[in-house]
Amino acid sequence: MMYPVNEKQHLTIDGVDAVELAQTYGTPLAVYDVSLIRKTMRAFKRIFEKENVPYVVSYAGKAFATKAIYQVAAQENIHADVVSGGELYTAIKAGFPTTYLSFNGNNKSYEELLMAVKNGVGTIIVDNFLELQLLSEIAAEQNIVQDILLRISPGISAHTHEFISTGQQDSKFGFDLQTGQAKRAYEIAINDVNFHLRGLHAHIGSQIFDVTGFEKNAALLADTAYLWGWQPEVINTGGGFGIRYTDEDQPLPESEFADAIIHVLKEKSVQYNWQMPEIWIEPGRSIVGPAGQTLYTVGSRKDIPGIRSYLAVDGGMGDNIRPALYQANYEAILANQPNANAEEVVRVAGKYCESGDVLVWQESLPATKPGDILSVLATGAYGYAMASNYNRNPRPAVVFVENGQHQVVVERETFEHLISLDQDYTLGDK
Ligand SMILES: Cc1ncc(COP(=O)(O)O)c(C=O)c1O
Ligand SMILES: N[C@@H](CCCC[NH3+])C(=O)O
Repeated sequence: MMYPVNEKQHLTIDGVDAVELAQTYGTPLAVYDVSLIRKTMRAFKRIFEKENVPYVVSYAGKAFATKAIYQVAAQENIHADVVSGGELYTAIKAGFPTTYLSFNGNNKSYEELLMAVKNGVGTIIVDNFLELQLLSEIAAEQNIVQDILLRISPGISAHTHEFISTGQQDSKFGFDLQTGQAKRAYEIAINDVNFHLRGLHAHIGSQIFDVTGFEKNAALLADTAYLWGWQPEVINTGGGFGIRYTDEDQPLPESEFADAIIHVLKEKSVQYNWQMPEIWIEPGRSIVGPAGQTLYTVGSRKDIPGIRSYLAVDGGMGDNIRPALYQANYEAILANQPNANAEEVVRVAGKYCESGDVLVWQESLPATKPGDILSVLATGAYGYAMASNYNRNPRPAVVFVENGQHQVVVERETFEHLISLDQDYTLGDK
């Protein structure tokens, strides 16, 4: 693959020199190509508009939740899904229209639900019986009728890593369908004057490459509602559309996933003589994943003859835990000469005190030297979002790039930030 470069042969990201970004803002640095984010958001919308069906594209903020990304989503007039008080707070502070928010999660607290209701969150995706009760009480106290969807655990296994598969029956998410819990939840919700039950939701998992699971999911939700004698206004089939991290991944274009869901629900609407329900999808990874990359500075190396070479960089599992957590694979390129010929195979390791602190398990790279800038590609989803301060490393800065311009959207943490909540211990012997 040939990567975009400038006259210095440096990698460019939406027209900006990646090496200059590293020099300006330091490394590790999370960089997002906002033009690509907008393109993907628009592509999702276009599929539904072309098919002339009612729809909602809701960006799953869990993939990367910062004020700036909610602002881009708002500019593109799409919805967003939040899964915690913190994500909700971020979206509110970003000025995101709360009626365009949905709220997922398997253990939302009373305080979180109250915050959502008070701030006018459009749709709450109710996951369990306790939530039905708490939310009903809150809606009554606040004197509103809350729009809700019910999250169903559909019993569909997606072919993906077990830790990111959520649709199987043995899952902590949603009302179980097989054992009648979903039906019971439906009866409670439909008869509760504090709720307007708009539809059903089921998410089968993440990083999925074939359409079958989505088709089954859409059909199951429609069949379930029909069986209950009810015509839902909304069918939400979640997110989970797979992206390319390495050549092992062969993603379908986003249009194929959405088309498959649309096709099934059009058929079901005819079969059941329904008005076409609104089709909701909640893509996270596919919107921000490919648009993000992380820049690192190359440091030490260790060559074990006949075994392996480790190339260490100045970040690691604190800014991208996915290789350690899911054995995830990534590609890395040398930002100062991305199109140079490969000369060696290395494992890219981080600086954390863990053997599993790996960023790229195996990569062919040109010869590198300390100070070179390495870019790990497609880190935009669940990279910065899952960052930690392990080993008391500050989290990276985040930069947005668009049409040759760049802007910091999250400042780099400092050592001062790291101890800002620490208190001196004063109870011990003086
Ligand atoms: C309910 C729900 N919606 C949407 C998503 C987003 O998934 P993805 O980032 O794979 O599109 C997730 C995460 O898997 C989820 O749990
Ligand atoms: N964090 C996961 C996805 C989790 C999806 C949660 N529903 C990942 O990095 O792939």
